[in-house]
Amino acid sequence: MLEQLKEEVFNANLDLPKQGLVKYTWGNASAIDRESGLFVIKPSGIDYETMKPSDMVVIDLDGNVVEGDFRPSSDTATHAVLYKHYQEIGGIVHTHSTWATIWAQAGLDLPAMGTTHADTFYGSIPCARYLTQEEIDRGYEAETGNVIIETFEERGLDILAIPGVLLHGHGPFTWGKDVHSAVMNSVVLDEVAKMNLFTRELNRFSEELPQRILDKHYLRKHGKNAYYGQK
Ligand SMILES: O=C(CO)[C@@H](O)[C@H](O)COP(=O)(O)O
Repeated sequence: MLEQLKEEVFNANLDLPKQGLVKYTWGNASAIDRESGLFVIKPSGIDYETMKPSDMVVIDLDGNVVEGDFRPSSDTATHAVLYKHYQEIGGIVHTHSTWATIWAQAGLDLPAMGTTHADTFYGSIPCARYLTQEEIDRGYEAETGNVIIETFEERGLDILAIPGVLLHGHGPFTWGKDVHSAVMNSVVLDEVAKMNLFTRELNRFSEELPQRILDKHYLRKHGKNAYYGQK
């Protein structure tokens, strides 16, 4: 099981540069095996060109390395906190993708301005606040996970309806039922971040997508009377 998960996580990490979401060794993808409670993540700082499936690192939910020759991603503790808190999440991706990171650096939520957004995210993608010094002193990566949870709980957001977040001054995290879905959500997030930026430039008075259109597109794909895939 874990060998297959290593293969899946390896391929998901290779997708990040392929999709233009990362440069150098930036970013990381992981996936969890809920039966064993172990997750697999990319090794830290290893070139995507030379990385192999056997280089993936196996971690338990307390963030301990169970198997692997390399140090796990520097963001491992963030992945662990999210997996521990949300049983529904099967895969997580973090990048510094250009267009999403522009919104993250500005500290702005990414509003739903079109159906491209609505097909994947059921509303604005929230931008989580900066960490406090105390939180940084306690452990930057784990507390980053806690601030993501705080953001969704304070706003009453469903993490499956909005499978992504921006971190102020940092970049995006996305997730999904598996790591492939998490990668797809990262691609869509970066694409709509680019579209929104230019939409706003084109018309500073553009309104957000009407709820009725958001409902139609999102619920058609994800909700009741799902349109796609009907026999
Ligand atoms: O967010 C960051 C650094 O700010 C990370 O995403 C690095 O860009 C990649 O770190 P590793 O996964 O290679 O440790």
